[in-house]
Amino acid sequence: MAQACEKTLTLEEISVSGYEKIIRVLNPEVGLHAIICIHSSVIGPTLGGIRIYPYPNEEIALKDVMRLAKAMTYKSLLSECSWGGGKAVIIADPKVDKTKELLSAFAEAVHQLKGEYICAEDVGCSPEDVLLISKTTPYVVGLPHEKSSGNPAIFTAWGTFRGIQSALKKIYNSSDLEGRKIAIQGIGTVGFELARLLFWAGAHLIISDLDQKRCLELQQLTGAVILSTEEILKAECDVLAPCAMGGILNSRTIPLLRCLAVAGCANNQLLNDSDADELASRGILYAPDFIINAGGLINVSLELEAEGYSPIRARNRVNRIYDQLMVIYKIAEQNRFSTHRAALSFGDYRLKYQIGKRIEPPYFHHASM
Ligand SMILES: NC(=O)c1ccc[n+]([C@@H]2O[C@H](COP(=O)([O-])OP(=O)(O)OC[C@H]3O[C@@H](n4cnc5c(N)ncnc54)[C@H](O)[C@@H]3O)[C@@H](O)[C@H]2O)c1
Repeated sequence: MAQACEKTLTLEEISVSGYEKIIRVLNPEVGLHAIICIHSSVIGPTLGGIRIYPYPNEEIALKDVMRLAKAMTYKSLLSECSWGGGKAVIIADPKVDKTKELLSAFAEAVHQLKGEYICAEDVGCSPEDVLLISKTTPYVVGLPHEKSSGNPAIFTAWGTFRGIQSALKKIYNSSDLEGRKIAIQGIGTVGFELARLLFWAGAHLIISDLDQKRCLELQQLTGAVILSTEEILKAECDVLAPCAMGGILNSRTIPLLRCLAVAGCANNQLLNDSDADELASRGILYAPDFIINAGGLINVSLELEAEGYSPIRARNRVNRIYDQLMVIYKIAEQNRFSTHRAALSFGDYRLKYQIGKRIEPPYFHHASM
């Protein structure tokens, strides 16, 4: 089977200005149609998750992977992880089409890139899926075994929790969550974990998900109020935490918001950069997504360092998200522009002067097992 996959696997380059390399990956024999996008490897080899999603067509998938890969460049620059920005999307329904053969064929494509792109889990792709991918290629992180860092989602949730605390500190001059109302859109892997952290810190939770069973389960654990996927955006709350899909902050939804801050883990929350200006003009504090959700990246990064993975170092590094956001809020305030713009300029500066460029090659400790 592996040989048949290799024979029919094709990698074709798609040229798009502003992106280093975009590759269409096809293997019709196993139903694989994927795109690997390398936005920038100026600072280091690229690292980013694999999203498995039933995109209606390639054009939409391409647009998504390009935005996600670019966000990874900035996420790494701002979190000082010394990676480039890359991402992959597989056009497939993870519930129906995600076969062992499909993942193995994708893994072969990753392997052919010889470490230019290091992959991890993302929406639709579990740590068990990346474990399977690691049977074909070492260029994988976030595996569920002792020489790896495991599921990054817990660290993403912790970083988002710290980000919510930073937003409260900016608004109320206190990061205390006791009695604060937090609305979470999407209680998947990260959102669910985040909700539990917020619950124990004393927050009142308002939640929403397409999956009602998950909502009921979390309600039982935390007493959260459940709202519909549309109503959650209009919830009167201190912080709205988008933890589902991207593009949720746009010209239609922003006028509906009744929160003081937006601080959640979803990637690419703004449909357009200008949506950040609209949030700022309405006095809504925005925690830039590529800073607040860097916990998972920081966690997986550590397993590629010479000394190997350490959850304690990972936690301590993720804790810094709080201070990084406080700095961004201050820059934005001083310059009278949006927090998103402040974060982008910070990243552009680091990229221009190649600050934090990787010197050491990554160590794939799990591959030596
Ligand atoms: N997993 C990580 O470590 C990580 C790291 C950085 C960023 N992110 C981003 O955070 C977001 C969530 O990631 P995840 O790993 O928890 O994904 P997930 O697939 O486990 O969870 C997403 C949840 O959102 C729900 N959802 C989808 N559309 C919705 C809608 N319109 N309204 C309400 N709920 C909706 C889904 O039913 C699902 O439960 C994604 O945007 C992801 O890219 C995740």
